[in-house]
Amino acid sequence: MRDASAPILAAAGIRKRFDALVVLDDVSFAMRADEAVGIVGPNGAGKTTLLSVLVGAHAPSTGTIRFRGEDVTALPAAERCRRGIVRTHQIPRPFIGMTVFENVFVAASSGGAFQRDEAYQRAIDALSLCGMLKIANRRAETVGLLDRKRLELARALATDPAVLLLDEIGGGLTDAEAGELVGTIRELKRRGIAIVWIEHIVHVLLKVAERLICMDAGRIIADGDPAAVMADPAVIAAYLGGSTP
Ligand SMILES: Nc1ncnc2c1ncn2[C@@H]1O[C@H](COP(=O)(O)OP(=O)(O)OP(=O)(O)O)[C@@H](O)[C@H]1O
Repeated sequence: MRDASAPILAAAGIRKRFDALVVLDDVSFAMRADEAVGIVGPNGAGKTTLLSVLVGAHAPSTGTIRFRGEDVTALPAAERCRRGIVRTHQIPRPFIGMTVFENVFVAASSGGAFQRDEAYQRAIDALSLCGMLKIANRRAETVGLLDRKRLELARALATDPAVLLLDEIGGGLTDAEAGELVGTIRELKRRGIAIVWIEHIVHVLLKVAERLICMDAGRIIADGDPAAVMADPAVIAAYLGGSTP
């Protein structure tokens, strides 16, 4: 059995350049399986790029990603997904022309590599957990933004993630709508899924995250207890424009 205090996901010395632009500059962090980590920071800080590097959508220019102690830096995103590192996208990307159920079934069978009966059951469970069974037979492109966000979550969940990385799942929603997703995300954490959540709606984020990372200009400038991070003068200067939240 694995040591519960060992990191489930660890990034060491990550640099990412897009031509001359250094977007991630020596980023290192590690998280345990029982953690929910929030990531905040100004626009362009590199948050989404870090998430993309962790899931394998972008290769880092230098640095190493380890999952359950194993070096996965060279593994493509599809293989990392099968192992349990799964993301949602800032702008939901449902398969149009398919129903909500079909979208989640494809995620379970393709992303999660589950066989037909198990993929079916996982899709039903994910839709149930995300409160979407009632609209399972609607075409994905006909549902509203909150339901598209729920669908994004259900698709990720159906792959059976060990680490779920959420990229502004509350983006574009009202505070009340974003709050509705909190109950589901908390339940995922309770079920043992490690959560990394990039979010600008900080008071919603902090209903789930008990550890907060602030990024600025491609670096982690603070990491720890959320209250301490939000009170950190470097965070106030970089992210909060010099004002307190
Ligand atoms: N594929 C790419 N090619 C070139 N530059 C990119 C690419 N992806 C991101 N960038 C640049 O990298 C920087 C960081 O972008 P990123 O999306 O990671 O920031 P972010 O912190 O997630 O911002 P936001 O809060 O606005 O989503 C930005 O300057 C962005 O323009």
